[in-house]
Amino acid sequence: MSALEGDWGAALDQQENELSGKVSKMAVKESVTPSVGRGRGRPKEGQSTAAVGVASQPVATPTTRDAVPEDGEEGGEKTMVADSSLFNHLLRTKLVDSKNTVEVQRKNPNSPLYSVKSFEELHLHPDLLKGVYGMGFNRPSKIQEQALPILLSDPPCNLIAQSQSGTGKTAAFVLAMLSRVDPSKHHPQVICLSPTFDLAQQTGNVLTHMAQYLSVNMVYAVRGSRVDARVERQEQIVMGTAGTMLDWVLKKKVIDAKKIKMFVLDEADVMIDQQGQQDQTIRIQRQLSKECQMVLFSATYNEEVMKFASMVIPDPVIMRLKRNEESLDNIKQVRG
Ligand SMILES: Nc1ncnc2c1ncn2[C@@H]1O[C@H](COP(=O)(O)OP(=O)(O)OP(=O)(O)O)[C@@H](O)[C@H]1O
Repeated sequence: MSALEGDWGAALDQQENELSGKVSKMAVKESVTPSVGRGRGRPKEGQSTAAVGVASQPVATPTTRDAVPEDGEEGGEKTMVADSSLFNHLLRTKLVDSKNTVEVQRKNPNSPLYSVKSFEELHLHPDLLKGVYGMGFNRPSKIQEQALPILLSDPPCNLIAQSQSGTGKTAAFVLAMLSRVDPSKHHPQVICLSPTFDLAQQTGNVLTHMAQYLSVNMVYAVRGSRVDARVERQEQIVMGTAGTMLDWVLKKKVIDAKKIKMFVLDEADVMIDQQGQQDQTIRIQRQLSKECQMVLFSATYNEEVMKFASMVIPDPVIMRLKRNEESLDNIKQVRG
């Protein structure tokens, strides 16, 4: 495993080659049914999308139209970007083993930038810890080591985190989302945005798994989900795509944005490629209270991602899992 100890890129290539052999027959377009990868797969037609062990109440059940991309997602290359991201999820069923370090930019000198070597150190709710161990996670990954103390900090701290696909970002923010919610309050407290329904569902599957011992409910806000306007949702976590989420917040008014404690943007690099989603995300973000914790995750880094991130995440700690010297130069540029 020498490649895994040195160059992260080589480690990924090696792992991808090994995994792609196993799934070589899986076409990208058909891979929207997550029979491999995170979580436990896509619900069958008509089955509630409520997380088993997570939602005990009826939830908005998306119709078959949910397979249709969110506003502006349709067509050509843009959809390919989301598909390719989904394919990456499905391909990398295991954590990428990397010994690379995490570079943290301290924007907030008061933030508790320490790291944790075990999940116990995070003082999680015992049932959440049970869920984490139940997934076979014995100790935090590199990005989780550094990101979790920030994600769970009190007072909350905003975060922009970038690390390659398969390094444990999703598990990190799902764990944080589940820690932030108060199960005794029956209204949305966390919003999590993904670029497409399929990607939202991948994250939903992780949440379902991790929350199996908790009484936390989740609902998907994706195209086709039916809700009664002006009847506030009871689920603590709303997971979905920007267009529908904006509709639920501004038009249908089923989410009170001022009660949202945590706002998560996943796959920001894919999101910015989906027409309209940047604007929709910014419009949702503007409705949130100043106390709301805002976090953004991206598998890749470039100027466009940073520009978007700086628009939606005020005063963040910026964290990047170093891949090679080139990425360090980029960090210097951002700092400059
Ligand atoms: N601490 C951990 N210990 C063991 N496995 C883990 C841990 N954290 C995550 N994993 C597993 O590693 C794989 C990748 O994790 P995850 O999906 O969170 O990565 P990611 O960085 O979000 O990837 P992507 O950018 O593709 O979403 C998953 O199969 C997940 O179950």
